[in-house]
Amino acid sequence: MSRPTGRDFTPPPIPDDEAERLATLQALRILDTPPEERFDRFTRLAKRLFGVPIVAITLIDAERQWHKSVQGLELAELPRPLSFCGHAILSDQLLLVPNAHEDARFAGNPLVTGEPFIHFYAGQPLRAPNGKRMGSLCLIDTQPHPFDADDEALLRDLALMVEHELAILQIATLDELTGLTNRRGFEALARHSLGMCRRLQRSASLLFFDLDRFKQINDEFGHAEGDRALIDFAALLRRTFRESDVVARLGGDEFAVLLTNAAHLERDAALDRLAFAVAAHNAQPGQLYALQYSVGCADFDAARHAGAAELLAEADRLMYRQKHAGRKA
Ligand SMILES: Nc1nc2c(ncn2[C@@H]2O[C@H](COP(=O)(O)OP(=O)(O)OP(=O)(O)O)[C@@H](O)[C@H]2O)c(=O)[nH]1
Repeated sequence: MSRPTGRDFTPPPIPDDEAERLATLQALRILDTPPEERFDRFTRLAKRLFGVPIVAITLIDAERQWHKSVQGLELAELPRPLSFCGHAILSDQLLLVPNAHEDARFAGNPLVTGEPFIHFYAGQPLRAPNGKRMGSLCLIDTQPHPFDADDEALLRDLALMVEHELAILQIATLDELTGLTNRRGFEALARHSLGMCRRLQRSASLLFFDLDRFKQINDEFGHAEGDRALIDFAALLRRTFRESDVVARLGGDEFAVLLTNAAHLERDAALDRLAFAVAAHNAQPGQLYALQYSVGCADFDAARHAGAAELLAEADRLMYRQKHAGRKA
């Protein structure tokens, strides 16, 4: 290949399966979560094993490359058009760039011509359990770096271990019974959403639901029927709220919905829709019992709520007040 004369570079093309890829990435609930030792240990290890100054576990979001773990670089994210890993996710194979200055895709890239002055890049794509490529485990050097078949195999092995952590993460944030996000996933998402609301001065409300006399369903109809009731209620919540709302089962018969940027009117309309849907569900022929619930609504106030835990506690208190007042929805 001839040496590029200009200082051009090629932004990574968008993969054909981009919509499914992004949906898979969102479902991992990992973007914008704090650093975690389980990922950092791989980047630390890779840095030592390969003797490179920079190692990262990157995830390619719609518009940006975000770093779940990074060693040797202060950047938390960078625009997708500049991303080397955006190129790496186009195939299942390792992307090896021995000399970025001589590669037309990268020669004029500001990360090559300026800080951190990338010369050598090796990125092994990271796949989610469904095979979609989320980002990469990548090595960067600012000078030529020898990289042989053994190195390739080692990087592939490390990437497989990172993929395993991603798979565990997915399982760890899912409520198996209902398919909703579980408490862990909810807390991570709520932290992220509330942080955005605080920055952008958007509103957020948290709805805390608890089924009424749920124990009675278990006692009278058996645990399997109790499970059925939880699955039904989860489906009713999912149908009622917007895609962008976070709907979760916190545990037992407790559920939560986090609405962002919704006016009270919108929130109340959604609660009415839910009441209507639950009533229709209960009115179905052959229903052995009625699903009933209490709900508490708390509005996010950055001055009063340090974070998701405080907001959740307030919504929980309000829910109990409703439950004890006997004002069932
Ligand atoms: N079937 C089933 N039951 C569960 C599950 N998780 C928790 N439970 C049961 O859910 C019940 C929850 O208890 P409570 O919330 O105190 O019961 P409740 O009858 O709804 O009480 P009130 O909220 O005061 O009306 C307990 O009996 C738990 O054993 C589950 O995954 N499946």
